[in-house]
Amino acid sequence: MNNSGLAVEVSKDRNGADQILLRNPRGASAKVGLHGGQVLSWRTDRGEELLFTSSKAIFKPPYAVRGGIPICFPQFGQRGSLEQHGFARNRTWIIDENPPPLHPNDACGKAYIDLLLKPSEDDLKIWPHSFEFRLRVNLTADGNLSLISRIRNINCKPFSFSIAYHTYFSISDISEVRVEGLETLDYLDNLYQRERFTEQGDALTFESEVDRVYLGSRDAIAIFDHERKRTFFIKKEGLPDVVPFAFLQVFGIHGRRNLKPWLILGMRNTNRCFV
Ligand SMILES: O=P(O)(O)OC[C@H]1O[C@H](O)[C@H](O)[C@@H](O)[C@@H]1O
Repeated sequence: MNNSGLAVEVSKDRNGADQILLRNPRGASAKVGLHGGQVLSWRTDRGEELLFTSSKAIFKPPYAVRGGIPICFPQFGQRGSLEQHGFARNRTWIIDENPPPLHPNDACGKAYIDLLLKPSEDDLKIWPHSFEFRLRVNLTADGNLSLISRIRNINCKPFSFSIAYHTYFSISDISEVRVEGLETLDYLDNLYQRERFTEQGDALTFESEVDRVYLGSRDAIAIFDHERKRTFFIKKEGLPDVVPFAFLQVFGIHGRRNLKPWLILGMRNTNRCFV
């Protein structure tokens, strides 16, 4: 623990892999696993878990963990030659002891950890681009969570990639949830062969399964959970040369409460990476 009361602890998970616990002075916490470079838990200072993890989740390679915040890279979904959502969520990351500096404000007053993923020989066979993916996970004194991704091309050949934080938010009951910030946007509907539709002007509420990719998403989206009286604000910034998407997937309808109480709302960027 340092002078500001921020703590970073490294321990082993049940499979012997390192996991990192970030804690702030008020008692909020975030847990990050090296399998997938994945945030596995994010708790308020009252100990309430904000992220959903499936009870059937498998926490070791080659499986992706269903829950928390998987990292989709270098591909989102099935738009490319790789497995669904790319390989980063299935790989073992390392702790980056000496990352290139970020803006000083990106560390100030925060408990944070830097992770690093480099391609293996096998990865280079399926995606022949030499990269370094650095992920900083920050927990602020207010209990906010921020993720900063930096992808470095260490070869001379430009490449394109997609990146997404596939965030599983924990919610009470989907019929009590409203999403604002996607109104009037066009979306591709995965339940209708990716046909393109336009969202109406109202905030989104849910009566059936939803699986969509919204185009040209704004920088801020909010999820209101009326039953829990909780609001998630999701913001994105940075990444020039970007085609932003938001994707939304909801299950758990059919009249049964808490059938699968989660909602995925992620932000995706498509980018090109030059040396
Ligand atoms: O099952 P996974 O590979 O983890 O993908 C989980 C989900 O990811 C995105 O949200 C897609 O839009 C969904 O169609 C997919 O079901």
